Parts: sequence; C-alpha cells; structure tokens
Amino acid sequence: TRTSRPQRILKAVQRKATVGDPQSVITAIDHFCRHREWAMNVGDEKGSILDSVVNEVSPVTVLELGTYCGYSTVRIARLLPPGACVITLEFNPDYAAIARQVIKWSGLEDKVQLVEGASGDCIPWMKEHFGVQAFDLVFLDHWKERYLPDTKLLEECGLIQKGTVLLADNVICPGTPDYLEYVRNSPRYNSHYYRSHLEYTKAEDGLEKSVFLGY
Ligand SMILES: O=C(NC/C=C/[C@H]1O[C@@H](n2cnc3cncnc32)[C@H](O)[C@@H]1O)c1cc([N+](=O)[O-])cc(O)c1O
Ligand SMILES: [Mg+2]
Repeated sequence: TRTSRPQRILKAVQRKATVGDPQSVITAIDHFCRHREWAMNVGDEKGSILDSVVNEVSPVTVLELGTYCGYSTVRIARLLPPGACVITLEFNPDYAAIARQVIKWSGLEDKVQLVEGASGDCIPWMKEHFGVQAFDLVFLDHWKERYLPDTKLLEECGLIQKGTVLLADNVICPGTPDYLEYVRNSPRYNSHYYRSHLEYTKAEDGLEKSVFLGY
C-alpha cells in the first residue's frame, strides 16, 4: 500500500476530528483502529486507566517512551494543567512526523516536547537539555525489551526519585516479563497491576503501576 498505517491514522484524524479538540482526536483514532485498521495505541479501555493515573498523580513533568502516532501523548497532555508538560521520545522519524501533526491537530503542542531519538541516548541528557529534576510520571510503551534497561538508566541518572510513578503498557501482551519481575520484587517499588484488554481486542493485557519508594 502506498501510505503507511500512521499516515492513514493521521488522515482519519484530519477527516473526523475537530482542530483544538483533543477528545475528538482520541475518538477518531479509536474509531479508526476499532473499525478500520488495528494499531498499537494504548486504546480507549487502557486509556481510561492511564487517564485515572494521570489525574491521581497530577504530574508537572511526564516522560513518555514511544510516541508512535501520539495517541497516548494527547491523552496525557489533555489532562495536564498549565505549566505541566510531557516529554515524549520517538526514534522513528516517520512516526515522529505523524505524531507532531496529531498533537498539533489536538491543540496541545504547548504541553508536549517531542524528542526524536532513542531512549538510551536521550535519557542521559534529560537533566541538562530539559532542566528536568525528576519525572513525576513515566509512561512506558516502547519496545518491550527496553522497559527494564531504560528504567535502570532512569534510576542511574537520578530521574526517578521518591514518589515517581512508572506506568507500563503491555505487561501481559506482548509482555514484559523481566521488567515485571524487577518492579514486583524490588523493595524500592510498590507495584499494582490494572487488569484490562489489549487495545481494540478481547485478549488480556494490563498496565503495571509502580511507585518508587526511594533509596
Ligand atoms: O510493540 C509494541 N509497542 C512498541 C512501540 C514502539 C514505538 O516506540 C518507538 N520506540 C521503540 N523503542 C524506542 C526507543 N526510543 C525511542 N522510541 C522507541 C518505536 O519507533 C514505535 O513508535 C506494542 C505491540 C502490541 N501488540 O499487540 O503487538 C501492543 C502494544 O500496545 C504495543 O505497544
Ligand atoms: Mg502499547
């Protein structure tokens, strides 16, 4: 096919969503992915859990690993008060370009910093480049085998401090066994599993919320 799936998702947003209305962008992507073409957005069911965690934490600085088309970036940013922002990392330039347009369509560009690059390369520069002390919330939704190494890297860089909340997508499907084992067995994290379903399907999946307790 001539266009990519992310391009078709952007088209659905431009056709169905209202500029400056984040909820209509979310609804347009969910409708397209449920009725036209599945895509790996966190989706509406797990998205509601993400919303509740964002509202509970009311974070000032959020880190998202894996922007893809920007669906969860919009879900998070729409709930942030003025002055709060989400830094989202995406290393695929084509996906980043689509996500920028989806975020712009939702009118949330002032609350989002999309950084094109690999998490392993960008995380060590977070403090210096963005003046981040520590993240209040980290949403992990990138390559599943990167969850654990990037969590350890965030710890080493002092970007996870007492009270930081990690929220990980897909801990069942596709699964992140080494990450789960780490956060559930570490004395420095308090973990909770939110059982749900893989986006737009009946398969089980869920989000794992892990609160860092400090050293
Ligand atoms: O594989 C999944 N997600 C991987 C997501 C990957 C996204 O994060 C980026 N990325 C990866 N490492 C990166 C490192 N640094 C920056 N961006 C990065 C990739 O360019 C992509 O945009 C997935 C799969 C299913 N599934 O049912 O199969 C369901 C889901 O919800 C999923 O999230
Ligand atoms: Mg996911």
